[in-house]
Amino acid sequence: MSNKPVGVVGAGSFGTAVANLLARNSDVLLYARNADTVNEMATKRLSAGQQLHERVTPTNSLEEIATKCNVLFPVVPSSGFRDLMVSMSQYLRPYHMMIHGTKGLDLRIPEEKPHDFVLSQDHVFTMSEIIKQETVVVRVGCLAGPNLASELSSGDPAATVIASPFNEVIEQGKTLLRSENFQVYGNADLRGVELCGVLKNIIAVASGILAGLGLGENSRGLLVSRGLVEMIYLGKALGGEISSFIGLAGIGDLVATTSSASSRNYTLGQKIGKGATLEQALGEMEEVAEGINTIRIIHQLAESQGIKPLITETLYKILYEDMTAEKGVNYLMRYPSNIDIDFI
Ligand SMILES: NC(=O)C1=CN([C@@H]2O[C@H](COP(=O)(O)OP(=O)(O)OC[C@H]3O[C@@H](n4cnc5c(N)ncnc54)[C@H](OP(=O)(O)O)[C@@H]3O)[C@@H](O)[C@H]2O)C=CC1
Ligand SMILES: O=C(CO)COP(=O)(O)O
Repeated sequence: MSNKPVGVVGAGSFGTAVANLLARNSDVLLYARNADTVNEMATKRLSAGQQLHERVTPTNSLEEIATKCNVLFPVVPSSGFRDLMVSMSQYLRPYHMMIHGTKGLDLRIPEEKPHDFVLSQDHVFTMSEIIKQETVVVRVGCLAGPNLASELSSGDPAATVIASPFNEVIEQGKTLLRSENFQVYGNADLRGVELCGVLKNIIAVASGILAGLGLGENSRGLLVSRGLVEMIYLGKALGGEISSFIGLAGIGDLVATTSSASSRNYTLGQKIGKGATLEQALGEMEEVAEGINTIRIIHQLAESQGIKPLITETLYKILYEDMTAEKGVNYLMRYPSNIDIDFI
């Protein structure tokens, strides 16, 4: 392995946690777009409330991070991912390797639609696809799994999945991230693993709503199992493999995120369950809850494709229409479902 530093692009909660994990093995450059933020990170040695490892150097220059690092970990919310890749593309070369940590989707609707336009999965992109569309980088991958940033920063035992069709990306990711308290598993199903991280956020919002309504563990068990089935249906329809959903990035992350107040998606759901509107709940959040955007995208896709992801559609009605959280639960409980496992 070269002695080059590793780059993390995005210094929010997760970007900072990833930078600190990488710093156990390498020097790390951590990019934030705001120059004042970078100065403060350099002087106070704090980022997103986390102490920075001594081997992490903050930078405000995309050129510097792309020139000095061969391996880059972009970790910004999906809403800013494409713009970031566009800005960075001038500094990227085919020798770069990118492993992103973003759990969101990008919806692209053509500005000029043909009269018979139908929204389909061809208009919904994962972050690895954005990297390939906007840059010359070929060797792409993602990291996903039960990786709540607050727990990673405490150094608690945890693990992640590096997914890529390129074995060298998986091996590089393992070498860079593996440490005494952090396991790294490989998976060749990049799309499936990306979709695991994206879709579990929907179920985490629902789990928070149940908690906000004061409901207990039986209801959460029901939600997690039906939620996994819905993730698998959507994931398969969007091109992922079923097996990824029953692994660490699927069920592992689903369990962590649906049961933790450290999850922003769960926290947002909890506020809704307690009676807040979506606008009020978002107003109280300082960090991104990707599930909200994902619910909107899956709703649009489901409508145009004539599919019915029951939990997602009910959440859409609660968040964007006038259904109350109580009515949403009653609706789901009255729905005539009866087959437990029908996806294998
Ligand atoms: N937090 C977690 O536990 C985990 C998060 N993730 C995923 O990681 C992604 C990022 O989440 P997280 O770090 O928690 O988010 P935060 O809300 O904590 O922070 C987002 C960060 O991204 C920066 N940012 C936004 N847009 C851009 C851009 N265009 N260029 C450069 N920087 C940008 C923001 O900078 P600024 O301050 O300038 O706005 C901010 O520092 C999400 O997709 C999330 O799902 C995955 C696993 C765990
Ligand atoms: O994906 C996560 C943990 O694996 C973080 O979830 P939240 O974005 O809901 O905080």
